[in-house]
Amino acid sequence: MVNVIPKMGSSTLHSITPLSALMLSVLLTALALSFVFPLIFRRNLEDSDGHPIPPGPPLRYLYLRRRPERALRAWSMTYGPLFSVWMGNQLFVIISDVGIAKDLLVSNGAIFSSRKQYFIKSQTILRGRSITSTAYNDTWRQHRRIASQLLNPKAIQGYASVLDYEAHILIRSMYYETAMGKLPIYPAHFVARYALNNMLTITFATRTDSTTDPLTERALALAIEFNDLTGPLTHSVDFIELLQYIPTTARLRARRLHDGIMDVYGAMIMRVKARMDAGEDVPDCLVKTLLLTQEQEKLDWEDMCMLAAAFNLGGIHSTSGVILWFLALISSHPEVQARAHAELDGVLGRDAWPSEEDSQHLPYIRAIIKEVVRAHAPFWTPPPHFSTEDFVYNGMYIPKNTVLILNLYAIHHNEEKYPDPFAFKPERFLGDSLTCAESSKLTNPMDRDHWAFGAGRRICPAIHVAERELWLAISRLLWAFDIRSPPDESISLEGYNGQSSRTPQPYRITLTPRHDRVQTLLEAEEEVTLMKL
Ligand code: HEM
Repeated sequence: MVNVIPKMGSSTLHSITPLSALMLSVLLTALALSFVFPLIFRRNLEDSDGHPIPPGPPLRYLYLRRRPERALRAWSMTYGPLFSVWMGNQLFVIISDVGIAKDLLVSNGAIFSSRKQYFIKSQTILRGRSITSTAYNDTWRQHRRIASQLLNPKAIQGYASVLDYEAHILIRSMYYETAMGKLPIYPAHFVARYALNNMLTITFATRTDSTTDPLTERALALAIEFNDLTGPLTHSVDFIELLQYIPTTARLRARRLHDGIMDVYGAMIMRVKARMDAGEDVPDCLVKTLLLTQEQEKLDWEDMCMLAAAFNLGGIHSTSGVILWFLALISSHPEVQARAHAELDGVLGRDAWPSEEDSQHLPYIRAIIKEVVRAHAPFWTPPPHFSTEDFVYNGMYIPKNTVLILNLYAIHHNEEKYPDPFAFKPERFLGDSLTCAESSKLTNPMDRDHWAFGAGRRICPAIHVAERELWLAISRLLWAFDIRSPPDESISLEGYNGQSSRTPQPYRITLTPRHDRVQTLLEAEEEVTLMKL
């Protein structure tokens, strides 16, 4: 017994141990894979009737940060005009066809008009406010109604002279900065200040007369940081809830940005209040409306700061971005510029530059603006919509709480709608006499000019103001200058800055006055400070 038992034990040990070790490792691997697989591979959901979610890439992604629009366009070619992609635990459905965009975002707007409460953008920076990040609820309706009072076409007439004046100052400041056309300049700061001043006027009934004013710098810096932090596909922390407990740099930057917004815009609201308390007849502006209706509308301090911030965060780099893309494009298309100059000279001559009313008589300039916005929309991945009910579309299941992205880069480069889509061809819009706002209401989605302002109930509420800003700046730049890139300096149209709204990377241009009337006209107006900021 004494001899046998150890022998049996040792033979068992020698024959069974490797087997059990193998089985154990197989089991452990299977267990690990059962945890890891769902993290790596897509989940193919079905509804109770067996409708599958739209097809899409087999892997899950943590983020898409570098040129996400290219991946979305490439996937749309592989998986079709309605495909799905998993970002961490979040299902995204990507719309790359205008008919589908209309069916879902417009015709079924009651289901597809909410916003995902992104951890970085909605929860940390904007705290569910600022219109753009508010879920589809009564607060959104109320805040959007208040904002629309300042952004509708009738309201815009009230400050039309200010928009006109700011366009004058834009051209004038660039003219002097170039030493009357002799030196190249970086246009970005001037253009951003133009957009900022328009927003300061509408929001706070004020403007800034300096390009280096500390407040201008701070407001612009906040807007840049906002663009950098709020891409809809940028942060893994937005798609994997567990990461929200880790103190990441993105979370820290988002908290700082929230505090910065509250500080800067809070201080600016208090200045308007001080003016009103001192008996000044402050012109109509968003903050005046907020202060006068605060009790009746039950707005708390954070609502007020975030509403004031909405116009500046949403309205500076979107508009200035388009003007910068215009300058970049036009400087490398002399034939387009020559045709624009010929139209301006033929219709207006050289004694007066374009005003808002002239837009109907200058179809080629209008076409240039539409083409810039098509070819270089500031948002390639616009603020996504979010579904609030299960829905089946063409046999495909879109569950409640799905994020929907309008794949603007693919839509704006659709061969059928825009032949030769990567070429800059303003003439494709000749014959389109509608404004973007009018065009967005057309019944046939294929007839719409472009989709840069979004779609449905969340469509950009500032579409009228933005169009007017673009018209005044671009038509006057063309009237006044011959626009070129400096010799031996090419302007890149490839890269860009910003994860949500995109602006071109810094470049220089030369602005040579086209005739003597430029100086006479520009000297007619002195820059004023309506209020010391
Ligand atoms: C060329 C200029 C502009 C472009 C291309 C643009 C584009 C957009 C887009 C694509 C959206 C999302 C629409 C959607 O969800 O379907 C949007 C929303 C918004 N935009 Fe603009 N925008 C521009 C200028 C402005 C300006 C000047 C302001 C400031 C007054 C502004 C304020 C907003 C706000 C507050 C929203 C959120 C609307 C909501 O969620 O209900 N935008 N914009």
